[in-house]
Amino acid sequence: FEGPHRICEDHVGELQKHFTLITMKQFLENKTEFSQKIQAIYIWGGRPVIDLELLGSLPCLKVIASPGAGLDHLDLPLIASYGVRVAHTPHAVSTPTADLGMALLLASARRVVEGCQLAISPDTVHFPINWPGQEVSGATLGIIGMGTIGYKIAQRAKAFEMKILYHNRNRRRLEEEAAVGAVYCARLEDLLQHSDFVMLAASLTPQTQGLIGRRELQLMKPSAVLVNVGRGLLVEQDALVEALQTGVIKAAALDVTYPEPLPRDHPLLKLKNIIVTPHIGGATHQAREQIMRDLVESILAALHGFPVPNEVLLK
Ligand SMILES: O=C(O)C(=O)CO
Repeated sequence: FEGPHRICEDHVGELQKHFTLITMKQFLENKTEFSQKIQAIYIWGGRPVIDLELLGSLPCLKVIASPGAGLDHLDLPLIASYGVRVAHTPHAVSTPTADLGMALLLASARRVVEGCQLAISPDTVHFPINWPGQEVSGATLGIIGMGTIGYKIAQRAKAFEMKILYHNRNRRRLEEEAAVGAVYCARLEDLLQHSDFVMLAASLTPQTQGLIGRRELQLMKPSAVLVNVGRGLLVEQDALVEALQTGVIKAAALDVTYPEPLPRDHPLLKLKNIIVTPHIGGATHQAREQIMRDLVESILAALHGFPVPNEVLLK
């Protein structure tokens, strides 16, 4: 793995119970010795980059363990061509990511971050009499990407009495739709035009990259809020900046951007109608522990030639 500076202490501890750990730095310093020994790679934050050179130098490599759900940092066909398996942990992060999606939605609707800044500012003398927040009950939430995370967001939104539309590659079963009161929009345009909140919970693929661009933003209501807990590249960021600056949409709340973090002088960070969090969708103690349990299980299974739990299979 990339090295202790990039990895939580508890991850190292849990991994050390089962495996001998070699950091990327140690590997690079002594390639000849370690290249014959490494059987698994643990990725954190997209590092180390798994490329031809690395794969070619590790003849004993059996599995790549990637915490979280997203796989956009991996060249899956390349990895498969080396006979190496990939395991991730989509279940461990789905609940906290759905929670964060709702947290961002509510924070944006009630302008929590702006309110907090005002409440703690040394310049504040009086609290505002009118604080123009928005209630989410009765509002329409459009969820783009109705996988496990999207569906959990729908369950939460139902509890907040929101109306739910969704757009997804595949339609969910009728019972699943009925359980959360979700209405399928085959056309993304329909969802965008009718939603008060648009939630991006899709994975990043060549098909979804830039899914929300200038045209899509213009289809949204001027009062609408865009929330993104998927990947930054789902949105054309320059178009989003322009839409937020010119009132094409009301606000955005983003857990993901590109790059991460944004350069400190990025125009998105200068806007008032934005909330940005540091990619913390899966960042809870519970998820961290579950991720490690899942990955240790997957790595051990791969090393012993057993079926690998949460294995990523090429479609
Ligand atoms: O699981 C993932 O891929 C995440 O990015 C969680 O935020």
